Amino acid sequence: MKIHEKYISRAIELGRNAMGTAAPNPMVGCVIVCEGKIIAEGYTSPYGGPHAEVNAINTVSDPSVLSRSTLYVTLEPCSHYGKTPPCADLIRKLKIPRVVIGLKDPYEQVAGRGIEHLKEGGAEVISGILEQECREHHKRFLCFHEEKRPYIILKWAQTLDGFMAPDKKARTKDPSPYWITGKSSRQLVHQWRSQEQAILVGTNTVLEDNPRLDVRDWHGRSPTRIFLDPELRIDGEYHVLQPPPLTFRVTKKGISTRETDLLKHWTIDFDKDIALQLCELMYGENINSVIVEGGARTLEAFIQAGLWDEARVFTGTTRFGTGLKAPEIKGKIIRESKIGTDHLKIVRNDQ
Ligand SMILES: NC(=O)C1=CN([C@@H]2O[C@H](COP(=O)(O)OP(=O)(O)OC[C@H]3O[C@@H](n4cnc5c(N)ncnc54)[C@H](OP(=O)(O)O)[C@@H]3O)[C@@H](O)[C@H]2O)C=CC1
Ligand SMILES: Nc1c(N[C@@H]2O[C@H](COP(=O)(O)O)[C@@H](O)[C@H]2O)[nH]c(=O)[nH]c1=O
Ligand SMILES: [Zn+2]
Repeated sequence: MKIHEKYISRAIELGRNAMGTAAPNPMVGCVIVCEGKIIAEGYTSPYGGPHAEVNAINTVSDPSVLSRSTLYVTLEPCSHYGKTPPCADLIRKLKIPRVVIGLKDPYEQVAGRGIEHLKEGGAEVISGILEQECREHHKRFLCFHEEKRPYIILKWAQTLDGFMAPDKKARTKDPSPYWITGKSSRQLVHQWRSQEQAILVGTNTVLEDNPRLDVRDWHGRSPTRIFLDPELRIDGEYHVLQPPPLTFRVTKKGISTRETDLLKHWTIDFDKDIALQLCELMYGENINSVIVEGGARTLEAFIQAGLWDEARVFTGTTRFGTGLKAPEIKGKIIRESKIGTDHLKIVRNDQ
């Protein structure tokens, strides 16, 4: 592997440590190399904290070596004052002579200005190293700024004969929660939840499953909850109404509910494309990614609108015979694997 690629690859690896904590900031990774040796590494701190470049630079005990070093970073150094000062200023001030970048930042406030600023300071700037890998790594951030909507992951579990839930009548006889998938899949789902900023479910899912939507079988932060409730049918003791975390209840227009610091209210027109309206609302809240966990009608709304990026579909080992049909999804299969006894297929939207 070429030398620049080797270090950008390491920077991507480091950036992964910021998954689920940096958002809505990008999970950037950074490596500083002097005379063929890595002398510093860093990644983005939890939201609001220092960026990857600053964290890497701060670990260097003798800053004079920086004027003989190359800084590798997955995303163009920032040039704007956000919650922290511009990284490009710091790199320039420290006279780091060479900066190698995976990907240009599409964010309007940066978009090439970071690179320009470094060049004006006399640095050699090389960009576009492992660009595809960096695009994949920064997919949530890129989707948010390029498409002006969150990165959307659809997730469901289905039986061998393609059902998501048993027949309603069967459930009235036995209303206890049913599980199609096993423990390992559940743990993986909780890991996924910890990686996304929000989780969204439909009304019937809340009414029938009373889901917790948290990360109790993993660690990290539980995502912001969003649930559909056009007619205000969800009340009382449902888990989604118990704080924390921050939760958005989505009702139809004309219905108002009491808001608290952790329970907010969105209204949409349920006769129009709900997926598009939800995307606009999530964008307005700076939500860079969402995992949609059903039910079928809610998933279908996103599929029909073409508003999805990945579908993660588990198939268990049982059959229901009848019940609620799981959605059909078309796209490029990017992963197939066994999770315990379940089969997992991940499909990317290639439209
Ligand atoms: N196996 C799995 O992975 C999962 C299974 N499930 C199961 O799925 C079942 C629930 O799924 P499903 O019945 O499809 O319901 P959903 O959970 O998707 O909720 C759909 C509800 O949202 C409201 N709604 C109104 N307009 C729209 C619209 N345009 N698009 C989407 N929703 C709209 C409706 O509420 P209203 O009726 O008030 O108008 C509708 O009933 C449950 O049995 C649950 O156990 C759920 C999640 C995952
Ligand atoms: N039944 C079923 C799933 N159901 C999904 O998980 C939700 C329950 O979440 P929680 O209460 O946090 O455990 C439920 O509402 C639905 O969205 N998921 C799966 O991976 N496999 C399964 O077999
Ligand atoms: Zn920065």
